[in-house]
Amino acid sequence: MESSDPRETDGLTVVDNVVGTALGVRIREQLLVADRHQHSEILIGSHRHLAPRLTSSFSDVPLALDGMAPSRPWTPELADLRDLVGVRFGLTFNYALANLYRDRADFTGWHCDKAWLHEPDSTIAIVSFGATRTLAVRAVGTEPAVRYRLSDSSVVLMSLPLQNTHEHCLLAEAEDVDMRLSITLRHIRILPEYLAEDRPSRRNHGAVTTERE
Ligand SMILES: O=C(O)CCC(=O)C(=O)O
Ligand SMILES: [Fe+2]
Repeated sequence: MESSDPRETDGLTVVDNVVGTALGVRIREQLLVADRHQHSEILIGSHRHLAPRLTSSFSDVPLALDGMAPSRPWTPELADLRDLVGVRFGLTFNYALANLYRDRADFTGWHCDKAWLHEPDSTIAIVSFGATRTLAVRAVGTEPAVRYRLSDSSVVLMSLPLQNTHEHCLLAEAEDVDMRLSITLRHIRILPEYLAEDRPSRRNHGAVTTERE
C-alpha cells in the first residue's frame, strides 16, 4: 500500500487512496477495457498523429473537441466518480477525458494542458486505475523532471497556472505492465463550436493537448 499522505509541489498535489473499493471495481470493469475507447489524433508541431494510447470522453452535452470522437453521456459510474472527487476537493467538473494505456509502450508525450480550454480558476483532477505508472513534470524546456508514481485510486490535482510554467508526460515503461486507465476530470468552457454535430471535427484549437516528441 502506498502512503495516503498528500504529495505536493506548487500547483500539483497527489492524494492516494481516494476511490473506494466498490466504485473502483465498477470503473475498472467498465473502462479498463480496450474496446470501450477509441483511437484519437494529436498534433505534434503542425502534424496529426494517432495518439499512442486510446481515449474516450464524457460530458453533460455531446462535445466534439479536436481529434476526438464526440463525447458520450456520463455513465452512472463516472458520474459517481465525478461527484466523489468534486465533493472531496470542493471542485466542479463537466467533462472527463479518459486515457487507456494498453501496455508499457503506450504513453502521453510532453505537453501542457490548454488552460484556456478550461473555466478560469478550475482544477484538473487525474484519477488512476489499474497499473501504477509514472507522471513526470518539469519546468517548460528544462531537465530534470520530478516523477510521481500514480497508483490505482490515486488523484492528481493540477492547477491551470501550472500549465503556463510546467509540462507533464506519462512515461512509457521499460518492463511489461498491465493496462492503466486515467480519468481526467475537467471544468471546461463550452464553446459553441464544440457542440457535436453529425460531422467529423477537424478544428485546430479544441484539442486538450498538443504533444511534443
Ligand atoms: O494519464 C495521465 O495520467 C495523464 C494524461 C494527461 O496528461 C492528459 O490527458 O492531459
Ligand atoms: Fe495532460
